[in-house]
Amino acid sequence: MIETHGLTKAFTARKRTVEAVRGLDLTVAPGELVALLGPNGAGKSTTLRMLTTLIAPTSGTARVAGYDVATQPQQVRRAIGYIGQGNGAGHNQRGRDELVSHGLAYGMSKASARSRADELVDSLDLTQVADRKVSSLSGGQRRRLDIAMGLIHAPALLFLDEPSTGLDPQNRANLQEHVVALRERYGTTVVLTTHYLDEADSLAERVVVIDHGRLVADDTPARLKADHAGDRITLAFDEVVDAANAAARIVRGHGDAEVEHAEREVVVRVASGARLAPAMLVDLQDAGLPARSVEVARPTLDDVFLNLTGRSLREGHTADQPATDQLDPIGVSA
Ligand SMILES: Nc1ncnc2c1ncn2[C@@H]1O[C@H](COP(=O)(O)OP(=O)(O)OP(=O)(O)O)[C@@H](O)[C@H]1O
Repeated sequence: MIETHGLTKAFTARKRTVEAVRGLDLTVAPGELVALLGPNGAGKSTTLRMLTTLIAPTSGTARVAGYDVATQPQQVRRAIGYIGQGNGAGHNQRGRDELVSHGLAYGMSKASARSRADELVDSLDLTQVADRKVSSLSGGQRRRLDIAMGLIHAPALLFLDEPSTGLDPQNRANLQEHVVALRERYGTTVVLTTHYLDEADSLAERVVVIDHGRLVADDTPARLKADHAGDRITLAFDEVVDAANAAARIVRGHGDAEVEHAEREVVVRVASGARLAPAMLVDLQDAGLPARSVEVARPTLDDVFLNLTGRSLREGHTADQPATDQLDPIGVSA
């Protein structure tokens, strides 16, 4: 459904060149639900804008729905739906009318645009509000209407650029449910961008991690976590010196662990953390370094990103401004 080779986009603004996307090789099969995950400025939107023919690549190639974005942009546009970051629907129109007009713009007959609009209004739970002016809809309802607009011409491929940004957690969860349901109902291939870790984790079958315009990982969330991040054991001590000694002891005893400490806390990243933690606590106790508390956490996609790039993907950090880790690495072994 999508195949890119060496896809690159450089912007030049005020004599400064920004390489927004650098040599992206990406393949998406029909029916997949793929999330492009990365910090602000990583190049996700620029990638989407090239794939949807809104901007031309600087170099490289991309075929989308069987067509080349550079030489067959009209065909690509007809085959895809694209929901950008802003709201697409006009404010003074009624939602349902807006959908029908959109369908007509795609060359649909009035009858088929109407029946498709009715079907989408129903699928996206917009029945109560579809005949109100768009300006009166809530953020979540407008976002769902945007998605209906993107689907009006029954595209085989739907691009969603940060669909849930700005929505509260409840509306975000609701939108995610709708995306999954639409995908099941229509078999639409969905490519979305997000910087919400939980969204990528729970929604996407495949996560493509992008950083500084490059693809840094591409796999299922489960495999990414298994391959690139271990469990996290967090140990707290009463004294700073105990934390430092405990960290040094753990480094000596567990060659495969990644150990960091700060103040009275030690964080150990290791495979099978839950199994290892009890023995680790006993060993520290025996060495006169009793931990005050212990917490074992399964890895998150943030741990994956941290492992791959050395930076955190937590919200608020951008690709241009690397997050500073508050913990001092004291020993890292392969
Ligand atoms: N039209 C433009 N002119 C100049 N630079 C641009 C332009 N569009 C994007 N950029 C730069 O390209 C880089 C990638 O931007 P892009 O919007 O693709 O990132 P993103 O991963 O989608 O981020 P966000 O999550 O904030 O949307 C950024 O450094 C951005 O400032």
